[in-house]
Amino acid sequence: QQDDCKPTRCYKHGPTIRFPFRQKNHHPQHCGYPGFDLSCSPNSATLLNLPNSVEFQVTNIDYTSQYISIKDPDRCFIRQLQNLNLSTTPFQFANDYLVDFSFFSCPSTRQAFPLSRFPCISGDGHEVYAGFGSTSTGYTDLKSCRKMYTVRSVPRGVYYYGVFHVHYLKWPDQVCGKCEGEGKFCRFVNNSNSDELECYNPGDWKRPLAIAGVTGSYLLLVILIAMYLFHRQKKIKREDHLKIERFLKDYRALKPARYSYTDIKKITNQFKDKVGQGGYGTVYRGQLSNDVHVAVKILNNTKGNEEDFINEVRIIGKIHHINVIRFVGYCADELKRALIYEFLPNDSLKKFASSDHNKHLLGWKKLLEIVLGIAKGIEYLHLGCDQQILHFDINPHNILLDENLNPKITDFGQAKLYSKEQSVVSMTSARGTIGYIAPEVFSRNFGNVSYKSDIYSLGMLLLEMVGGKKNSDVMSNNTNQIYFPEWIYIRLDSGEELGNVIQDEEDAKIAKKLAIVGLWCIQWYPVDRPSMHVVIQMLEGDGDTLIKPPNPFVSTNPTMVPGQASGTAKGLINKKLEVIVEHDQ
Ligand SMILES: Nc1ncnc2c1ncn2[C@@H]1O[C@H](COP(=O)(O)OP(=O)(O)OP(=O)(O)O)[C@@H](O)[C@H]1O
Repeated sequence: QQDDCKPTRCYKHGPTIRFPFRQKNHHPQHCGYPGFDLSCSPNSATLLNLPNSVEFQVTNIDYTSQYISIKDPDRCFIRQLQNLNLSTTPFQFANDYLVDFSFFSCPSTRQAFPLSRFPCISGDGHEVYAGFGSTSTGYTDLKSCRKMYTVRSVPRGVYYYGVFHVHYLKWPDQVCGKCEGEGKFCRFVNNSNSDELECYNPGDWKRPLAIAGVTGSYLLLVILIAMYLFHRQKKIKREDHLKIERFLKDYRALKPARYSYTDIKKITNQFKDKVGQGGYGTVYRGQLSNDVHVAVKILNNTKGNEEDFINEVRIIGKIHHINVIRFVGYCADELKRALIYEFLPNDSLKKFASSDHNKHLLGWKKLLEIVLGIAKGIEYLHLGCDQQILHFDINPHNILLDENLNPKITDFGQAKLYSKEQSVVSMTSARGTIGYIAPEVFSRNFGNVSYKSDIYSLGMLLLEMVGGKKNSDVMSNNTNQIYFPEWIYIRLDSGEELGNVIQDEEDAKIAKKLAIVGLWCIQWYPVDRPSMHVVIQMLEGDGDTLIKPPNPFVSTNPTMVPGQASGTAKGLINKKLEVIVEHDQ
């Protein structure tokens, strides 16, 4: 209800209209004291409406001093005086010197001097003059004039200052004088039309507005925050969705998929980044999406490669192990063939096998971890899949390292699948890399080909890591050069240190453990080699209880290898390789 009485103005700089005044047709009756009606003219002037249709323009309202400044809107103040009867209003002129004066209508031909002339109320053929008092007594010049009317108790200035002057009306002190004097506003008690007035703090009507304002702003803030949260949530959801989409795209890609050669060009950015060259092809770095980096091996278009291609896709395509490279896909567009793998940024183990400096950087502890990883990967291939997978080409080239130097077995071109029940497998041609091939793969005279052939290769890799020599060095023509696994055996036997990069006892212990395990793995006869499970146990144990294996380098029955002086490993490896055909067992 208080809002109904909110102060108003007729125009921006016009006087404020509030209790005891009210704006007619705007404020309800209770907002103003009786007789204090103001209205706004069509040209936005503030008008005081008094009885007898008297209207003054209000130029100012001084609520504290309780007076208003008035003037005639038509610039003829004097005209209003005829109908003005302030006794029926709450107002009276504020001027302390009030006078009565009378108006006279004189013929235009006559100058009623020294009376004041008021042209704004004069008419055709007559002039209006005014003189003090209620009669024409004393004014000799008014003989031919007619007295019109007398106004009483009007400010003397009306007479002297003509029609334009601003005059002041005041209202009785009891109407709000006390409140305004205290710096407060006033209103009817309970905002009703009762006669009783009360003072109130202007803040009181402002407070609800202020509260409304604060509540409004608060609400607006809450709405804005809610909108922000809603949009953020939507954005997060959209991002989540994109993330899932990206993941699914990558996931689809991680299930080995077939790619066209055009895809391959896109993935490798037109073969921009070559990362390696192998015997069967060139390797390029590529990217499937923002998250998946891949290595793309473009196979040489040479005869025999197709076997490796089929083998690789068939075998590695369906296995997953932390120590086996992840196969991403392949391309077989007519003669263009490619294999796509996860990208491994740390090159192959060869880098560390052949350099004391790199091995030093790696450290023996990490080396042990790597060897253990390879052993676990091989064990998985042998036992962890539907079929037994024999790799037949375990060597440092085929062990790649990821960003954390975790080893990953790669290159399944030589691998073969067998049923798990088969303890002995058939093989029609020698496979593998010279220096790492088990004797039985060359000749069944040394035993049957089986998973133990991979164990032999691992043993060779292990000894190479310990000895720091290239295994294939044994193929050099320098026959005086001692076969390096034998060199390791001799040093182990005599209790000498095993490498140049051993720094402390811990290193020495690991080197010794790796050497013993390696020598067990390269036992001449497969039956003497441990299974991968036992190899893992030996590598995980503390090494002190490990027993040195029998010397694998003593002469074996020379008749077993036709045309060869000795059946030792060195002799075998130095021999020209021949393919030995074996029948299925
Ligand atoms: N997945 C991979 N991530 C990163 N680099 C790789 C990857 N695969 C291969 N490379 C790089 O490419 C080189 C050649 O690899 P590739 O497998 O073709 O050759 P290799 O094993 O050395 O020889 P071969 O072809 O005779 O088996 C590797 O030495 C390595 O540096």
